[in-house]
Amino acid sequence: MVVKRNASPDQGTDLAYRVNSPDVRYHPDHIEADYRYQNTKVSQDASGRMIAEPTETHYQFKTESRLPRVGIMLVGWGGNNGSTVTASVLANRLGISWHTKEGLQRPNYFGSVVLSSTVKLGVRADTGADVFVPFHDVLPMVHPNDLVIGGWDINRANLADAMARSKVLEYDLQRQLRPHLEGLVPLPSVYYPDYIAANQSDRADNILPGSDKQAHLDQLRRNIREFRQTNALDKVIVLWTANTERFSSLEAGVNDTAENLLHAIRTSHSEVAPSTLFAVASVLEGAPFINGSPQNTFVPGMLELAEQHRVYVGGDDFKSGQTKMKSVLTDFLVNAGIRPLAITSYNHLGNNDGFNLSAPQQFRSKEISKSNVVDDMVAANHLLYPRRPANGPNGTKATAEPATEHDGPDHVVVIKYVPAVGDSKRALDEYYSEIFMGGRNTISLYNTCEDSLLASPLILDLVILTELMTRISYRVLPTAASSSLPSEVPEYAPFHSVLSILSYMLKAPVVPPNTPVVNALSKQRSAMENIFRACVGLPPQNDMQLEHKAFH
Ligand SMILES: NC(=O)c1ccc[n+]([C@@H]2O[C@H](COP(=O)([O-])OP(=O)(O)OC[C@H]3O[C@@H](n4cnc5c(N)ncnc54)[C@H](O)[C@@H]3O)[C@@H](O)[C@H]2O)c1
Ligand SMILES: O=P([O-])([O-])O[C@@H]1[C@@H](O)[C@H](O)[C@@H](O)[C@H](O)[C@@H]1O
Repeated sequence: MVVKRNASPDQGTDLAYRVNSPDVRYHPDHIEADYRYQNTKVSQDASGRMIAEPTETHYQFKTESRLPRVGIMLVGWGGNNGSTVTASVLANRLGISWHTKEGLQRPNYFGSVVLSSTVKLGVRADTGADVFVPFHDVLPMVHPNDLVIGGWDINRANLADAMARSKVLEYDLQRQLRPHLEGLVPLPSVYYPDYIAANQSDRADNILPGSDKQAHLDQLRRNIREFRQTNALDKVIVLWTANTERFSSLEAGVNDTAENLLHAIRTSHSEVAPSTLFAVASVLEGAPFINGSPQNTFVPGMLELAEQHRVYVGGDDFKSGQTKMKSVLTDFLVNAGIRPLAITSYNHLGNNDGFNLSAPQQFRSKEISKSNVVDDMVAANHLLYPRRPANGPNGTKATAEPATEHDGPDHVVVIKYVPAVGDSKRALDEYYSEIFMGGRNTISLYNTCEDSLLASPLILDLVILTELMTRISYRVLPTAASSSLPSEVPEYAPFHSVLSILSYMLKAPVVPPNTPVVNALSKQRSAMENIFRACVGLPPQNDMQLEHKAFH
C-alpha cells in the first residue's frame, strides 16, 4: 500500500502521514521529536574477551517544516549533467511529453532516491501488511519543480545549445524545450588551465579576466548574492558538476588551515583550484557547497572554513552507475562469506567528461575516487581478509582494535575515451572470487547507460537533502540521572558541517574528521532513512518482522 502525499508545497507539516506518539510534537512551523538512540559499545576484559554493552542516548530533533524558496547554482552548468538536469526539471515542471519510437514518453524523476523510491512506514494495524510512503514524504522536502536553477560555465553556450551539444535527451523533447532554455546563459567562470585537461582549452570562451584569485573570489560571491536577490530566494546551494580537476597538493602554510587558504587566495597561490575557490565563495556567502567530481576540493583549510562558518559541504564524485553497482555487489559477496580476489572495472565513454578524463592527471583523480569504494566492506570481514598488524603475522585473533592492514582484492580501474559512444557509457566489470573449498567464481557485468541520465537525479537528491539538513537541528539530553535542570538542557545545534549523510549519492564520501567512511550502498541508504525516521520519533527500520515469525 502506498500513501500518496496530498500536502501543498508550502504546508510542510501536512505530510502523507502523522505519527501518533507523545514523543512527537507537531507545531505550526516545526516538528519536534524525542528519540532514544540505541547502540552497542564493545570493550575487552582482562582476558581479551570482547564485552558488548547496549547503550541508549536521548536525542531531540527539531525540523523546520515551512519550505523555503531554493535556488541551485551549478558550476559547469553548460555540461552534459548541468544541461540535462536543467532540461529535465523544466520538462517535469511544464509537463512536456515527447514522442519516441516506443511511443509517448512522459517526464519523470526515475533514478532519484528521494523522488522515486519509497520508505516502509510500518505495518497495517489490521492485516500486518507493509505500508510504504514516498521517500520525499518522510519529512517536509522541497520539490525539484520549485527549484530556481542557474550557474557558471567556462563556455558561453546557452542551455538550449548545451543540451543539443550533450546529445543526451531525445530530439522531440529538445525541440519543445529549446524556447525555454535558449535564454539561459551561464555566468563567466574561473578558468585555471593547469587544473583540467589541456583539451578543454577550446571550450574556454566565457572566463573571468585576469589571474587575481581574490578578485575572482569576490566576483563569485557577488554572483551568489545577486542570484539570491534577483530570484527572491531564501536559500542558495552551489553544486560542482564541472570538469574533473587534478588534485591540489596539500601544503602547510597554503591550504592546511582556513586562515592560510584565505591568504593563499589573496596571494593567488597556484595550488588554489577553481573548485576550492567556488567552495570558499559559497561558504562565505552561507551557501552549502557540494562536489560532484573526484578532485580534493575540500583541502583541510576548506573544511576548517566550513566548520567555522557552520555551512554544510558534501562530496566527492557522484556515485552513478559502475561504482554504485560495485558498492552493492562487493557488499553482497563479502557478507555472503565469498572472498573477492580481484575486481576489474573498465569503462569507455565518448562525452566531454571522458575527453577531459583522457588526460593523466584528471584520470588519476577519478581512479582514486573509484578505487576506495570497497575498503570498508573488506575491513569489516576479518575472516575473509585477516587483520594483521603493520609488521605482524596473518590471522591474528579478532579484536575490537581497528584493523591495521588487510589484503583486499586486486582492484583495477580503467577508463577510455571513445568519441563514438558519446554519453552512453559502457561499463564492463569482472568480480573474481574465492568460494567454498578453494573454488572460484567469476561474475561479469556489462552496463550501458547515458551517464548524465544517471547523474542528473543524483544532483537533485543531493540538493534536496542538503537543503533539508539545513532545517534539522538536534540536541542530546543529559541522562535521567542528572535530572536535567533547564540550564543543563543544551540548545539545538546543526550537524557537523561535513554532510556524510549524503554518502549514498557519492563515490568517495567526505566525512567529519576521525569518523568512519561507509561505502556499502545498503548501509548508506538505511542511515539516511533511519535518521529521517528519528526526526519524527520513529524507530529504525529493521526488517525483523517478528510478528510474522512468532506463533499467533
Ligand atoms: N554519470 C556522470 O555523468 C558522472 C558521475 C560521476 C561524476 N561525474 C563528474 O561530473 C562532472 C560533470 O560531468 P559531465 O558529464 O557533465 O561533464 P561535461 O564535460 O559535459 O561538463 C562539464 C562542464 O564544466 C565546464 N567547466 C569546466 N571547468 C569549469 C570551471 N572552472 N567553471 C565552470 N565550468 C567549468 C565545462 O565547460 C563543461 O561544460 C565531471 O567532473 C564528471 O567526472 C559525472
Ligand atoms: O558509474 P560511476 O563509476 O559511478 O561513475 C562514472 C565512471 O564510471 C566513469 O568512468 C566516469 O567517466 C564518470 O565521470 C563517472 O564517474
